[in-house]
Amino acid sequence: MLVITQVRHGAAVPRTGGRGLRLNVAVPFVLILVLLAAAPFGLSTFAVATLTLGLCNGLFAYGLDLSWGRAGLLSVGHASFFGLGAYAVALSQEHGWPPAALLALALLTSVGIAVPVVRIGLASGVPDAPLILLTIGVSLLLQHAATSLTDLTGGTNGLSIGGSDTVSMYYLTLLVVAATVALTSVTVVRSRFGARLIAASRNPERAAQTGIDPVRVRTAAFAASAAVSTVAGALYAPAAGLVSPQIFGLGLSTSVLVWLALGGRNSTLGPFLGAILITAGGQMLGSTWQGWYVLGLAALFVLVVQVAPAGLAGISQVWTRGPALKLPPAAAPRHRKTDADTEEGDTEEDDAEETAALSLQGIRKSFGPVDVLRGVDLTIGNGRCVCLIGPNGAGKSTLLGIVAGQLTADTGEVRIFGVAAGGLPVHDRVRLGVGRMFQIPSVLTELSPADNTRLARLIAPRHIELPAEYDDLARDDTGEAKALPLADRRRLELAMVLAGAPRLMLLDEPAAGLGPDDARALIRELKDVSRRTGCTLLVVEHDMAIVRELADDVVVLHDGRVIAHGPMDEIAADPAVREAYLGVH
Ligand SMILES: Nc1ncnc2c1ncn2[C@@H]1O[C@H](COP(=O)(O)OP(=O)(O)OP(=O)(O)O)[C@@H](O)[C@H]1O
Repeated sequence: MLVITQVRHGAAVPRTGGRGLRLNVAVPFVLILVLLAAAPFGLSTFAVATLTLGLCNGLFAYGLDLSWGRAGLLSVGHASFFGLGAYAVALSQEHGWPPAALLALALLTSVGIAVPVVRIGLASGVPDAPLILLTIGVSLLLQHAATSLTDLTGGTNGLSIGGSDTVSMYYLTLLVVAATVALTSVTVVRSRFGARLIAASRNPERAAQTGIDPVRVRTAAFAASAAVSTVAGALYAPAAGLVSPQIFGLGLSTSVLVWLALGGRNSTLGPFLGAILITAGGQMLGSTWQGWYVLGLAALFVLVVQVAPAGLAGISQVWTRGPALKLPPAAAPRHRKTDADTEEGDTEEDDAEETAALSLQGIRKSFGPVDVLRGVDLTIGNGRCVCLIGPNGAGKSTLLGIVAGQLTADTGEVRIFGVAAGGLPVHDRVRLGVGRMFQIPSVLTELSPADNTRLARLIAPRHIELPAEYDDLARDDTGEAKALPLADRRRLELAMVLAGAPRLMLLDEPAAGLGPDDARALIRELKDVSRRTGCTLLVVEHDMAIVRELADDVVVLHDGRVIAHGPMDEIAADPAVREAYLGVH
């Protein structure tokens, strides 16, 4: 049975873990930090200087991981941000300008470049190619500027920087900064934001359908990634002693990708491990064994990518079973409805009862020369269960996409619970109460079923107790959702939608691909949901047996318009429907 619970002050909302860092993260973090801090007291000056470079590179790789690993955004020009930080320090020393002001300017410039670049990439839907090209383009531009502004930057010769007198002192300062940046980022990625980021990067479609704005979340991660890379560059400059236009080059941008892939993405340790190992290897073996060293590195890279795609830090995953990706345990739900809101909430729902769940007027949509929808008018009463039928290509999925916000109508008005929703993005319509199931179930395949349901609950406006039939999925933390059979993946998608407390559910052939028993069970569940919660259902369906079982009303779409709307028996007897849809005169 589905129970909607308004969360009250002090009510027991299932927690998903303690806030902040847990012991299993904090203890190794402190141990590694202590070991690194002790390094200057036991290692030679050369080794400490090497470690210093390794740490700078590690922080750079960590910055890239926020973009490539965490946000799923591949950048092949991250040296732009690193170089801006390095030049800020070099310029401040060369011209006697205040270093803090220059670093702040470099950070602002990095974020100012990163935000439009990632926005353009994300606007294309498939961001990888535009993002790769744009980030390379920015690197080349900055390299050109650093080369040609000779008076300012020293041109191709670059600028020398006097390092700290004591290598150990600089190393320790760097360690504190690197630890602070890493700790802050770790806290952020283990928070609710981290959970949103996982959803936005792994399945933007489902993320939006859960109420997350995937573009905003991924933009924030990319901007943070650029800022961390800039800080890394600023720390690198005094350790390297020279900053030249080469720093913006593709060589460094691709090296950092290799450090990260080798060390392990989506990890705190991985980027540092990869960068320190390769930097130390390069310093110790690079000059004497140059060719062999590069060959060995390439072989190691291929081996790691083949055997342990999660990199050295994730090598244990080769032997352990279970999902490779986990939702941050510290992320806890923050339901918007509380005691204080109850009256307001009740009023909202009372109002909703009087308003149509969905009202469409004059909806038109064309794809190129093809007019798919030619003026759809449709009103669906609150709490009704409506099946949308029509011949193949009639535009049923297109209409569902327009209601959900995935597609924009060329003209016409969409009202959801009385709110003009035509200009709202998907995640804002979810906040109005829209939930959507797709023809091919859309879940986060790399997460466990339990984490999928947790994610939906994290974002939901109130706590929903799922029916007992979903207990198996809500507790299944053992494997990835992609291993589930189709029927269970569909149930999981339904559980996620239900956990979001929908008031209008849009379903596109929910029983497609299911066996008769699974299909019957799903339809029964949908009917139950609609009856118990008063949720309105709009279901695209071809199977007339399902339509008969499910529908209070049937809407027939033909030739881009609604030609009939009413109970199934009336529809079946309608001559226009029989001619258009059933082909019977
Ligand atoms: N993104 C798109 N670009 C171009 N044409 C499209 C696009 N989406 C849909 N169409 C076209 O619009 C028409 C309606 O498609 P739609 O999927 O909405 O129909 P449908 O009624 O759901 O069909 P079916 O029952 O076969 O799923 C089809 O001719 C389809 O080829």
